[in-house]
Amino acid sequence: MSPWRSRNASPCSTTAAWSPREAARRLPPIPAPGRSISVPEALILSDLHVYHGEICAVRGLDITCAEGAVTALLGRNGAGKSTTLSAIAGLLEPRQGHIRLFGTALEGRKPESICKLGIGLVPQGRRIFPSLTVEEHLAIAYRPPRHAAERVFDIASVETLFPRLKERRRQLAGSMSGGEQQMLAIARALVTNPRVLLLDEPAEGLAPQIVAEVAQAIAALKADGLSILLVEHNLPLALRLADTCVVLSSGEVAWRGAPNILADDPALMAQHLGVH
Ligand SMILES: Nc1ncnc2c1ncn2[C@@H]1O[C@H](COP(=O)(O)OP(=O)(O)OP(=O)(O)O)[C@@H](O)[C@H]1O
Repeated sequence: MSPWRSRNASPCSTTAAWSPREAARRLPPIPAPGRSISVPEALILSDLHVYHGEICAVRGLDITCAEGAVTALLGRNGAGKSTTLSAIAGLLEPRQGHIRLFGTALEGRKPESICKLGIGLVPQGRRIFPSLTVEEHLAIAYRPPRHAAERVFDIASVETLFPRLKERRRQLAGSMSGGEQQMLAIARALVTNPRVLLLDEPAEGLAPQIVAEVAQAIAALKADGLSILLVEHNLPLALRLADTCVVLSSGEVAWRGAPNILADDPALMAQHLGVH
């Protein structure tokens, strides 16, 4: 049995059709005040400022992602979500602020070094290589875990997570469907054996059945204890998967808290997420 399945992996049902309120109703209750459980921090962004040229896309972000939790980064188009993920992965250099992965500073490092330290990015738009097969993508990306005690994602385990990839092992990625390409993009990030997985809109442009398959895989990864920072416009899906939500507006944190509290605040959802 694959190590990532060794702990309480539980499938999640289709969420695409749920309203935010329905999604929140199905979430487990949050702990009562004074009974919150302290969880170690996997990723900390502090006072993060990121620019595109002279455009300030992210200003003064303070975000903490707990270990083993799903943190959902939400906000309207242009709020700064993808910019934040790019900065964590080293694709953009922050102009100011700090990024710590289990205490190790990431800012100023190259993407390869950040990947080696344990950040796995599934970029928006998947960015697979059309002329490479599934197995070539996975073989090139594979990195063994840093410590013997860590969970192991290898080609066999990601094929268990996404059986379609096993069936299409020798298929050119460019000839696969959008959903299969998304599964490949997630699998490619997983075989780098990340300590924190960054998912940028994994449900974008996918049919409801494929969204359900991707959601089930993310839920299984979460159940196995992987730390995940999720950017997702499919709000019912994000609220179903998230332990904590951070809402961005114009590059700043506008709100943070539990998904069921966000779902129960129509004014907040209308103001920052355009949900009416
Ligand atoms: N390559 C770029 N050059 C200049 N400005 C950019 C670039 N990429 C993003 N921006 C700007 O940075 C801001 C944040 O963009 P970003 O893509 O991070 O937002 P987002 O929240 O991920 O949006 P979406 O939900 O549409 O993906 C926007 O104002 C955007 O126009």
